[in-house]
Amino acid sequence: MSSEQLLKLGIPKGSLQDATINLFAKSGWKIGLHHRNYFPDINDETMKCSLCRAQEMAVYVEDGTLDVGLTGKDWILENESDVVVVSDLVYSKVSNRPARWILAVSNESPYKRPEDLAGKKISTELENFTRKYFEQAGIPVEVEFSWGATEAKVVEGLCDAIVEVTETGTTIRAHGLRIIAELLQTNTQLIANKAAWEDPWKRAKIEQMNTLLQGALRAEKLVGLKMNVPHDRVDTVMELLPSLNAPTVAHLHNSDWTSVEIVVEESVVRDLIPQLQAQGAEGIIEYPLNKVI
Ligand SMILES: Nc1ncnc2c1ncn2[C@@H]1O[C@H](COP(=O)(O)OP(=O)(O)OP(=O)(O)O)[C@@H](O)[C@H]1O
Ligand SMILES: O=P(O)(O)OC[C@H]1O[C@H](OP(=O)(O)OP(=O)(O)O)[C@H](O)[C@@H]1O
Ligand SMILES: [Mg+2]
Repeated sequence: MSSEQLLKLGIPKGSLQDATINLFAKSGWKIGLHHRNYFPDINDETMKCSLCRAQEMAVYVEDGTLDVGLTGKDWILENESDVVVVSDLVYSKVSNRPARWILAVSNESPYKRPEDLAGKKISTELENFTRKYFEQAGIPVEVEFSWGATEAKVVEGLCDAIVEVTETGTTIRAHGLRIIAELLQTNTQLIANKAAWEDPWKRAKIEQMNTLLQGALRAEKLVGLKMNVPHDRVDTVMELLPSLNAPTVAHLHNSDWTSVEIVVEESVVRDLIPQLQAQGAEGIIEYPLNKVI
């Protein structure tokens, strides 16, 4: 194997680490972490894996230290990194929804709109992006860098507002804060170094990885359903099934029954199964999917 045939992959250490490693496992790449070691094993001899802070990932991908990596859109924008965004992979720390960077103030404060913060102090980890946001809005504010636990700073009176990331809203609520604006929606993105993207072998490898990651992510929301339906009820059952994926219909040998198979959103199954039963469907099985491509 020549040295070119090695893809250097960056896995985000921190909030996105577990979700990312789980997604890679479903995609076919087992990443094994070792205590206090930032170079995890990966079951692909053409790949070298490094743990890297989400905040710095785009910098290392841009300069070629890494060929490809995963990080939030927020940190790519913050660093103004010149990288290829291969795809959006919409997952966060605990959910498969985007996270939001919001402007929040104390519930008791009088501030209602970003303009009300003119001349005030704003604390954030996303310093550059926040500064640009207020500059473009023509609102003069003081932006102060925060190393974390930013929500506490409004409560302690160390600043007038914060720009923070929120996913479930738990931390905002726990500190009695009020959101007055949304600055950015962010999700994980797969990014590549520009030269790596022009290298045919690396590009093919990155595209393969992207297809499988996307397939694994899509499969998380979907399940397979299989059931037997009497011939004369098939049309009625079809009307119940979401039209997203055309069902597979197979006639059972020497029988008045038909086998119907479909992929549906897991969230609809709870309501769908009783309706299918009411229409005479039997032997209904639901199964998880690893990938949907
Ligand atoms: N619930 C969440 N909390 C924090 N970050 C999240 C969450 N969900 C997704 N992210 C994303 O994870 C990435 C890394 O988050 P962040 O910058 O807070 O670093 P971290 O890994 O949480 O480390 P730290 O402990 O320094 O905060 C960001 O792109 C952020 O948008
Ligand atoms: O809306 P929620 O689901 O509550 O998530 C938002 C919180 O999660 C992150 O904290 P993190 O765990 O990264 O710790 P940090 O304060 O050190 O950044 C973020 O900085 C918020 O504090
Ligand atoms: Mg954090």
